[in-house]
This record gives sequence, structure tokens and C-alpha cells, in this order.
Amino acid sequence: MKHFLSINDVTDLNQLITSGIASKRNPFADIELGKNKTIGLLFFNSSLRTRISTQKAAQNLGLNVITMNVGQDGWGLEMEEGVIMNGDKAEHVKEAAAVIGSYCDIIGIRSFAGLQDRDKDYAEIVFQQFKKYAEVPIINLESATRHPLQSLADCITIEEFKIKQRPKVVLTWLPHFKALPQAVANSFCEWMNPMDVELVITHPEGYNLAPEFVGKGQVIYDQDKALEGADFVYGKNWSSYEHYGQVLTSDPSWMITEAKMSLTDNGKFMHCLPLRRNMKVADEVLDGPRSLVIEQAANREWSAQAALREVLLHI
Ligand SMILES: CCC[C@H](NC(=O)CCC(=O)O)C(=O)O
Ligand SMILES: NC(=O)OP(=O)(O)O
Repeated sequence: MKHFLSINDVTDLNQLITSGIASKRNPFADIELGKNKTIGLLFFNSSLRTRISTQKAAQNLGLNVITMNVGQDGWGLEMEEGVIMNGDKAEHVKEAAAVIGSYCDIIGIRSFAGLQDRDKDYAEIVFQQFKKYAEVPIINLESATRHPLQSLADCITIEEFKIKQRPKVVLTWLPHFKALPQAVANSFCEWMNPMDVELVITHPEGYNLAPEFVGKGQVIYDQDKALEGADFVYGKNWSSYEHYGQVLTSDPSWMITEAKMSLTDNGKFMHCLPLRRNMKVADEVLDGPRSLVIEQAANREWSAQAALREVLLHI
């Protein structure tokens, strides 16, 4: 696997999940793999889990790690080609990517959607430019449209906690007053499609995700109906794709409560975090036995280690 940008870079999903679970059992089995190699982690946006879990996973593989908050620690980067750089960006990605690629053997990048121009966001210009000019493997730490390290951790978690061969997995939209990217929801659906699960997606009208991510997912606009018999409830807010970047509603009746979870088949609750308590999900759920959010976040270390190991094996 040269890059890890999406599930399309993965040749064997079951092998990757197995590798993540194996790393959990024996974290330092491949400590020599990354010896004398360096990974650079570039953050254009905030992060807790991705930042720490990816650094830990890299260290478990013997990699040296350099972390940078782009735009704060370094210069603002111009991504467009052929522009006159007389604005607030002091450096072009052509130079920055080539220079970072000369220091690092692998580069991880977090760059969220701007939520202003759908075509621009869904073209993933930041990742295309770094792939073109850095000339080293690129790892997606959440891009405008995907979050594969999160999705691999989600797959590992479902494999660990499922009690049926083909569980019902419900992705439910949750209310928020801010416009958030579709990336986590897109990616979750994309990774659930090849898994042996019944995938249901529930959200208010106007929040349909792009069809290329929904795939086999059954869309149900009635949340209570969607939750019936669910084995896993995956909560996430996202802004409208159809009315790009807009918050069409923040209806609090979509918040997950114990009453909502009682519609499931003893369902477990998942969320990528960070999560705004009692706006998206009630304390009674997060503090109760249904919640897997901590185990899910802990699996980010093993998700990153499985992905980085695959990339290192092909450098
Ligand atoms: C892993 C999730 C990262 C990000 N989440 C947020 O930006 C939450 C921000 C907030 O709630 O204010 C998102 O929704 O893509
Ligand atoms: N789930 C996730 O990626 O968390 P951070 O945004 O804190 O990295």
C-alpha cells in the first residue's frame, strides 16, 4: 500500500483489521520496521485522538515522528497553481511539500473541508498537491471527504464487539449548531459497505450523503424506525451535502437518549469523538454500559499501526 487516503488504497480489508487486532496484542512486534525512518504529521486543523494515536503507533513501529500545526507553526500554504501570491499565504505547496518530503519518509495530513465550495472540497486539492510534490507516501488524518484511520478503528471495534455474524449498523445524524464536514460519515459508510453488516443511514431530509459513499446503505428519514433492532448505533453530525455546508436543522429530537437506544437490540453506541454531551448524546448513554466510545478511540492506535505497517512494508 503506497498511500493510505481511502479504502481504495486497501488491498485486503480483513487482513488490515486482523493486523490491527494483532498489533493490539503485541504492540512492538514490528518495532524494527520503521527504524531510521521519519513520519511528518501535518495538522491544518485541531486534533486529539488522531494526533496522539498516530504518533504512538509510529513509535510502536520504531519511526521518528515530527508533528506540525501548519499555518500556526509554519507558513500559510497556497494550494492553487499559477496564482500571484500577494495575499496572506507566504509559501506555495510546491516548495513546502517537496521540502517536507525531503525530510520525511511518510507524511500524514489533516485538512478538513472548507464547506464553501463542494467541487473544490471533493477534489481533495491538498492531498492531490502533496501526493504530486512530496513524492513520499501520504496518510489521510482526515481530509475534506474521508477519515480512513477512524473508519478502520470503527471496523476493528465492530469486529471485536459484534455478537451476530451480520449485525445491523445504524449511522444516525446528530444535531449540531455548527456546520461540520461529511468526512467521517462518508468514510464510515464507505468502509461498512464491504463489511458483513446491514447498513442503515438515518438523517433528516436534505442531509443525504453523496451516493458514491452510501452504496448499499438503506436511507430511512425516521430515526426511531431506523434504530429498531440495531446492534450498533454510530452517531455523527454532518452538514448538508445537497445544500453544501449548510445547517438545515439542529432539531434536538435527534439527540440519542436511553429511550432511543431502548428501540435497539441491546445496541452499542459509537462516536468518533469529540462529542458535545447532552446536545448530541445524553449523559445517560455515554456514562452507561452501551457506550463504546472509549474502546473505539483506543482502537485508533491499532488502526494507525496497521495502516503505517502496510505503508512501511511497501516503501
Ligand atoms: C473527528 C471529527 C472531527 C470533526 N469534528 C469537529 O469539528 C467537531 C467540532 C465541534 O463540535 O465544535 C468532524 O466532524 O469532522
Ligand atoms: N476522532 C478523531 O479523529 O478525533 P480527533 O479529531 O481528536 O483527532
